[in-house]
Amino acid sequence: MNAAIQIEGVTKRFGRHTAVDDVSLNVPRSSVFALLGENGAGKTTLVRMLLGLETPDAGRLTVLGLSSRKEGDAIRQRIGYVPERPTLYEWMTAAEIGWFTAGFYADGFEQHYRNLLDFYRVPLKRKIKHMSKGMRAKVALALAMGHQPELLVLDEPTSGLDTLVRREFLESMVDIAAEGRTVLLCSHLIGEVERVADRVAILRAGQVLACERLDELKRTSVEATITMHGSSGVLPELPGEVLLSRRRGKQWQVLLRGVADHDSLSSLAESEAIVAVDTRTPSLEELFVAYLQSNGPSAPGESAERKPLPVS
Ligand SMILES: Nc1ncnc2c1ncn2[C@@H]1O[C@H](COP(=O)(O)OP(=O)(O)OP(=O)(O)O)[C@@H](O)[C@H]1O
Repeated sequence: MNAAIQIEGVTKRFGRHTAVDDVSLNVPRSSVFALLGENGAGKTTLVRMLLGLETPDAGRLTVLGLSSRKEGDAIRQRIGYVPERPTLYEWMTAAEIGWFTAGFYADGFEQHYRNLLDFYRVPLKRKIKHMSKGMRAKVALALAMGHQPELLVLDEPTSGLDTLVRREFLESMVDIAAEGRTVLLCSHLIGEVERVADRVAILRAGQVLACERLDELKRTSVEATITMHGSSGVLPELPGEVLLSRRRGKQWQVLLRGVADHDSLSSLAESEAIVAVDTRTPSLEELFVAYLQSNGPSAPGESAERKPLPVS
């Protein structure tokens, strides 16, 4: 079966700034796919191109077999989309906004929307303007899911929500994927994404640094602390790709990618120069930071050293 989303060699420039730089990736069906990147990495621009709201300067985007360039209307009708800042009619109640939106979709929308609000414990009779941020986010999600879309695209869906609501919200994404639907989740809150995503792509300055199954990424990544006999300035030869390395006295701390066999690291301790090698699996957040700090494209205006905050 073809992927829910196919992106091939996509570039988008705003004036002289390249927001998305030759990106290619596939989002398989029935998965929770997380697009991770810091502010300005290009996530929203990529999503807007998928929905046909921005035109790429180069490349091809296909959503549910439809061309984003030519069939944006059809895509937006078939998928569910929750933007970073959803706009809801403030003066309507949750019930009214559901009734109003149902007019744009086939029969069954309103009933399903109401079932979702019931599940999320959002009062139907409350006006949007009297709702908390969490309730509004849930209304936006229920509106995006009322027509039971095959694909749900969420741009920073949990920003501004408190921990419990965020957790509940993200866990419902796993249930959606279990029903055979696909979720594309853009986020910079890595820790919480780790609990729900089965695939991740890391975006920096418009480029994809990594894109793979999360379990595979973690299985083949390792953080090793290598204690040397002397304080050698030379890192011993290591398997895989070194994403990050730092030395403190006699110890090297390294984060490695593409290490299929962790035993190959432990056996380093047999070398005369090495006292001990301790390994552990890094968290997604540690990997994300290592990718962002590894060599590669840097964000515009980014410098190697962090400047202190200006003091007034
Ligand atoms: N319409 C536009 N005109 C000019 N520059 C733009 C426009 N839209 C986005 N950009 C720039 O493109 C880059 C990528 O922005 P984008 O909103 O896609 O990032 P993002 O990863 O979604 O960030 P955030 O997490 O902060 O929402 C940024 O440098 C942004 O300023």
